[in-house]
Amino acid sequence: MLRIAVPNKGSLSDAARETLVEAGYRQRRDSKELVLVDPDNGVEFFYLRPRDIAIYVAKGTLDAGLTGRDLFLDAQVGDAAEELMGLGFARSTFRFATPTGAFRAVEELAGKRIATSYDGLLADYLQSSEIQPDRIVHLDGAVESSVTLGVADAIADVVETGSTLKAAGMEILGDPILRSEAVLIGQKGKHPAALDKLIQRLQGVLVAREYVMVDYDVPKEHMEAALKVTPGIESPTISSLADENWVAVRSMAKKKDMNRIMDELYEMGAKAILASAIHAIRI
Ligand SMILES: Nc1ncnc2c1ncn2[C@@H]1O[C@H](COP(=O)(O)OP(=O)(O)OP(=O)(O)O)[C@@H](O)[C@H]1O
Ligand SMILES: O=P(O)(O)OC[C@H]1O[C@H](OP(=O)(O)OP(=O)(O)O)[C@H](O)[C@@H]1O
Ligand SMILES: [Mg+2]
Repeated sequence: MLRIAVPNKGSLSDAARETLVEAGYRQRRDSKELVLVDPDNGVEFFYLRPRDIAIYVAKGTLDAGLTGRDLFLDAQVGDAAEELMGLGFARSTFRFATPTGAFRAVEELAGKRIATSYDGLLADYLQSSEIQPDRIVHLDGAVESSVTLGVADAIADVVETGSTLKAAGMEILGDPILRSEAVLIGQKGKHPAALDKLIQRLQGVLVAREYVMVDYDVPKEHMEAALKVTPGIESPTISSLADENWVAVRSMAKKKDMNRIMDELYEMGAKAILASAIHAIRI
C-alpha cells in the first residue's frame, strides 16, 4: 500500500486535503485521526506536521508527502528525497525584512542578528552569499515581532501579501531568497505505480482548476481567426452544424483569459459562446 504524508495543521492542511479529495482519494473528517486508509485506491494517509514530512519521506518510511517547498528545503535531507511536482497553492516567498528605513542592502546584515523559523534555508543562503551575521535567532513563529521585542535586528520569514510585515512596521529587504508553494515530494528515483497514478490525478486537478472548456459556433470564414484565439492544449474539436456556413468549436482555455477570449470571439462573429468548468481531466 502507498504511504502518503499529509499536513495535519497550518496553512497547508485544508488545501492539501481538498486537493486529494478532488483527485478522488478519501481524506480524514476528524482532525484527531492520525492515519486514514483508502482501500479503493490502495493508499494510506498519515497526518503529520508539515515541517516533519520531508524527514519521513527521506528516511523511506513514507513513499511521498505534501509539504511546502520552503519546509522541504529547510529540512536539509540531501538527496534522499526530491520534489515531484508543484501543487499551486500556499504560494509565498521567503525573504529578509527589516524595520522600515533601517537597511538599504542585504550586505548590511553582516554582523547583525537575524531571527527565523527556517534556519536551514537561511544557512544555505548565507553560505552562498558569504554574509556573516552576528547570530541566527531561532523562533517558532510570529517572527515579525522579534525586532520590536529586541531579540533580533532583521528577520528572514515567509511573506505572502506583506500585511503581517506592514503591521509590524517592517519592509522587505532584497530579492526573495526562495519562491515557495505546496509541493509533492517523494523518495529520490523511486516511482511505484500507485505514486505515478497519484501524480497523474494531481496534475489533472491542477489543469482542471486552471482551465475552462469553451464552446462556440462561428461562421466558417472566421474559423481560422477564432482558432488562433482558442488554440486549446493540443487541438480544438471542430464539428459541423446543420447550417453548413457555420462550425461548432470546442477548446480548453486558461480560466484567467476566459473573459478576454469570449469578448474576442464575440467580436469576430461567434455566437452561443459558453465557458464551463472542468471537474476532472487526464491530459
Ligand atoms: N500567509 C501565507 N501565505 C501562503 N503560504 C503560507 C503563508 N504562511 C505560511 N505559508 C506556507 O505554509 C507552510 C507553512 O506551514 P505551517 O504549518 O508552518 O503553516 P502555518 O500556518 O505557519 O502554521 P503554524 O501556525 O504551525 O506556524 C510553508 O510552506 C509556508 O510557505
Ligand atoms: O505576508 P502575509 O500575507 O501577511 O503572510 C505572511 C505571514 O503568514 C505566516 O504567519 P502565520 O499566520 O502562519 O504565523 P506564524 O508566523 O506564527 O507561523 C508567515 O509566517 C508570515 O508571518
Ligand atoms: Mg506559520
